[in-house]
Amino acid sequence: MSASDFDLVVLGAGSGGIAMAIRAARHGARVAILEPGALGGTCVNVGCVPKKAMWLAAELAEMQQIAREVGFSLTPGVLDWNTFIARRQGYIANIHVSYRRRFADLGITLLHERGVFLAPNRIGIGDRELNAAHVLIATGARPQRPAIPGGELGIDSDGFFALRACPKRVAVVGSGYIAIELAGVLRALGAEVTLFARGNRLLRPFDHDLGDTLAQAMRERGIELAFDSRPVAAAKDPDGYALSLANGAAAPGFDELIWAIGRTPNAADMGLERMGIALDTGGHVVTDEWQDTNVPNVHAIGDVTGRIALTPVAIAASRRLADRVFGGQAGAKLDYANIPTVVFSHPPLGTVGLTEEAARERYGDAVKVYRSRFRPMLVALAQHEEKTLMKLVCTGPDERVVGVHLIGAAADEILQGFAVALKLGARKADFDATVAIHPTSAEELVLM
Ligand SMILES: Cc1cc2nc3c(=O)[nH]c(=O)nc-3n(C[C@H](O)[C@H](O)[C@H](O)COP(=O)(O)OP(=O)(O)OC[C@H]3O[C@@H](n4cnc5c(N)ncnc54)[C@H](O)[C@@H]3O)c2cc1C
Ligand SMILES: NC(=O)c1ccc[n+]([C@@H]2O[C@H](COP(=O)([O-])OP(=O)(O)OC[C@H]3O[C@@H](n4cnc5c(N)ncnc54)[C@H](O)[C@@H]3O)[C@@H](O)[C@H]2O)c1
Repeated sequence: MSASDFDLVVLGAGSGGIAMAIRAARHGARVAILEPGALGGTCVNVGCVPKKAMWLAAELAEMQQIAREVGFSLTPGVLDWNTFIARRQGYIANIHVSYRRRFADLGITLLHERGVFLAPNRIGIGDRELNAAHVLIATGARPQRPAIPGGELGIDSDGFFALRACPKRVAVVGSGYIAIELAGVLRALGAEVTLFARGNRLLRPFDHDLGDTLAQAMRERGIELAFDSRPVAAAKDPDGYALSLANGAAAPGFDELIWAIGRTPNAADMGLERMGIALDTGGHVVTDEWQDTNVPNVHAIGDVTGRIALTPVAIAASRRLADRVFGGQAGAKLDYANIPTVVFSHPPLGTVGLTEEAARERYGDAVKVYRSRFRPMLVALAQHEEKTLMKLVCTGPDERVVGVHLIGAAADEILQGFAVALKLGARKADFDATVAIHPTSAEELVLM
């Protein structure tokens, strides 16, 4: 076995691993990065990027419908999936090329291998081993299947991205990010969709007004929402997939079954237990506020840690870790508070800060909520009834804004700037003092 020496060995070239490798190399570290799969990990290959592409196609489908309603003489077209997917995969291939180029420019060693710990500072890959002053575990997560009869049937989000045609009748199980996003895309592209939620609300951790407004919008688009409907078994017969639900009901006759019930960390069979690296009960690598594990010089980032599972979070945490370990910035670490996030539903929704429910629990009667419900101009022109909702959650006598919650067209693009305001500690009076941009939806946030 031959050994090579590096300042940093990164396990996983996903969002977190790549960001850490690049930043560390910029600080002058000798870096190797291991990736047995496609460069870019989940986000680039089976997550954010292909998902956003499908969402854009779905938006175009909706826009054609609206264009027809406001007077354009057009018949909404049907998407040729193969043409669109060729474009989507071409976009992804360009990202792969740009990563390779950046690795080459920075002298980062890329090895298409899976890494396993031999010692805390020694990583085995096939018949070689790498010595590393520091190791980053950035191995991400994968779709979870339910431990029920038939749980292996159907597909998950990875399988969704492998589809080459729109299935006709689809059952989507789950009511989190992925279930909502895939259900919305499939409906807009022509599928009949039933979403099975085990509880009585969509997106349970989000502000309840968002989940409730979204449920109405999904129903108006023809998505059937089956609440209190937890599958206890799945089967496939000549009629298609069938679900048996905990409430005693049966749901037969689906051409496709999609599980979107959460993700499992990739932390098994890598020698972590042998190294004494602490895992939580869900199998995530436990880290402190510095992204350090309990074993010196072994760090972990991103979905494998069970912290907020978003690409920009993995990237931001990685860059700060690299700045601290290799860039001499002793205090660099990610502040996990007030991280904005968007669900690419139809219409999209975005949120930053505390939900009304969490704010009331924390601040009681000091909470004041401002809401604006309105029909954006295009919705009104199309004579639809769908309302956009914008909500500010404020607290204290100076009405500090502690939560911004939006659902409606362009919510995905509007939120980022307001997340800056919230991070800076803006008060309602600061919003009021800002002159509106007219006519937009965003102006409602400074006119409440
Ligand atoms: C369908 C879907 C849509 C999403 N949409 C969004 C979105 O719109 N916005 C957003 O912010 N986030 C989104 N996410 C979440 C986002 O993709 C993840 O939070 C992000 O990819 C996590 O990055 P990571 O570096 O932790 O892991 P990953 O990106 O999963 O990368 C981990 C990599 O490690 C590799 N690996 C595993 N084991 C080993 C080993 N032993 N040795 C070496 N390599 C190994 C894997 O092959 C993988 O490539 C989405 C996720 C999904 C599934
Ligand atoms: N737009 C984005 O930024 C985006 C998009 C997709 C995913 N993500 C990230 O990826 C993570 C994973 O997404 P996800 O949708 O898989 O997880 P999630 O945690 O958002 O939702 C999981 C859903 O599955 C349900 N569920 C869990 N076990 C179940 C069971 N046995 N039977 C029925 N339902 C069950 C839960 O009630 C929940 O509704 C997200 O938390 C998010 O951080 C982000």
